[in-house]
Amino acid sequence: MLIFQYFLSIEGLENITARDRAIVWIITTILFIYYINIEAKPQLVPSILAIEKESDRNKDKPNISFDDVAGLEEIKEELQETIDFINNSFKYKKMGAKIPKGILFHGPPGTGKTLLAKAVAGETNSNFLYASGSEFVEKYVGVGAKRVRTLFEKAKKDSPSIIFIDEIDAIGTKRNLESNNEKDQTLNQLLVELDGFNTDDTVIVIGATNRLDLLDEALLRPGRFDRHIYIGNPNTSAREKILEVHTNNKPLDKSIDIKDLAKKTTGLSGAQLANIANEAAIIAVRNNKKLISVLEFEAAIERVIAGLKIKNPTILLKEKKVVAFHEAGHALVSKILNTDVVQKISIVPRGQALGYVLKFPDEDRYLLTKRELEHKIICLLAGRAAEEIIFKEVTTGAKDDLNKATNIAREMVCSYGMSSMGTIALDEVYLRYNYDTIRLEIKKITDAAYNDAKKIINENIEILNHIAKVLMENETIDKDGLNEIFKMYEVPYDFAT
Ligand SMILES: Nc1ncnc2c1ncn2[C@@H]1O[C@H](COP(=O)(O)OP(=O)(O)OP(=O)(O)O)[C@@H](O)[C@H]1O
Ligand SMILES: [Zn+2]
Repeated sequence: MLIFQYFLSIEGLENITARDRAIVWIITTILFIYYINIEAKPQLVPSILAIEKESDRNKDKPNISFDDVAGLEEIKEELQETIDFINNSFKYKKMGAKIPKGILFHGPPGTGKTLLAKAVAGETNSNFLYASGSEFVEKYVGVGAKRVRTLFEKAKKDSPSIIFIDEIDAIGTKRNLESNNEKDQTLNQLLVELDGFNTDDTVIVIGATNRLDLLDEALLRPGRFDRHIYIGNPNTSAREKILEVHTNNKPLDKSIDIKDLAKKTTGLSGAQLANIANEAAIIAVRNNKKLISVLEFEAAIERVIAGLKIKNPTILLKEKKVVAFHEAGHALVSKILNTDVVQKISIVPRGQALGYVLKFPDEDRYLLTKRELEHKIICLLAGRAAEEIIFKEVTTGAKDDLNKATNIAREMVCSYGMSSMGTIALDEVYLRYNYDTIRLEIKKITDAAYNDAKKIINENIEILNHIAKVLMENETIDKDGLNEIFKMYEVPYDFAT
């Protein structure tokens, strides 16, 4: 805008000398560079704080209560104390008790950490200030620190406030792991702010991370983020409650049994369940249905887990055959080892997968035995094993399986003390300098599993052929269809024990 007006005024100048013209151009250039610089300057406050009007203030108060958070009963109970601190802070101050400042929510993604923090703000009528750790990571030294300061100033001004810092690991990782001046300054500023609260300010900081193990110990010390609350994936009854919350505004057909849906979604997070309920509604609209039935829910579960169906995939017949045998290998071995319940096998490409076996554990499990972990690895490698047995060559299709299998084996060696390295958890330093030894241990486990997978497939090669043939014809087989196939053969179940 500024530049535009300036050019207009030049046009009005007549009879100017060459020297005048040069001066005008120099000034224009200087102003232009100045303008560009203003635009490029890093913002000093997180985006959320940059635009703030007095009338916007109430918008920061979330209209979410504990009723919107389903299934986390013990955690809600634990947070009652914090809520009381905020709602009746005078009581605690009179007793000389310090209000705790920092709470850390940790656990896998999509389990309701943000939702819960908002609900704490809702229950206490506090201002909710959201910031993501990655917003503080800047290449300009000092910018992140300044943002932290601004965030806390605003929180104190508008107290009572809840500051929620998502992905706090983006600024709070251990300082010795990698040296980064800007990040260290930002973290230091956060520590300063946490230490520097005035007791008159009712400000609670809630941090969230998927990786508690990466956080700098200074951040976890008493007086800082000293309360750690683990929020894990919901168990069956929690999933039932979450599904209830997310379906109570939707017209459901009588065919739907929420309990049953909860059983079919073992291992999924709250966010995935919310997503499934929404997808089911969308699919129902597309199918011109008045009510959402169990069919839409099943399609939604598949879509959320396996990704979008690819329309008109161009797969060669030979590839289709490889995928059919690969998936048949997974399904056959899973069924024989009785690991998880196979819900469906499909060779209809979805997301990045050419085919998949949809399985859910039969029940919520917290502990797994060494044998069960080995069985999981055998099932994961069974796709590749089937390819090798049938086609005498292997494809790139097992990449994801190999990754998962190796991860489980690595955990067995490094974290669970389930290898010949002994009953020991191996720390980062050991891993860094002795990875070759560890790799050999991992390989022992995966090699043995691969051999077992091949053995099971060779012993049941007729069933493998049968499953692959049906897949080639129909593209999918569901749980009952698979049971039908198995009934036709004498299956040596003793392998599982
Ligand atoms: N316990 C729950 N009750 C009801 N809804 C839930 C629950 N857990 C998750 N959800 C749904 O999932 C959505 C995403 O959850 P949220 O963003 O709180 O997860 P998160 O743990 O913060 O995830 P991330 O670690 O990925 O940031 C919520 O908005 C909500 O719709
Ligand atoms: Zn596979």
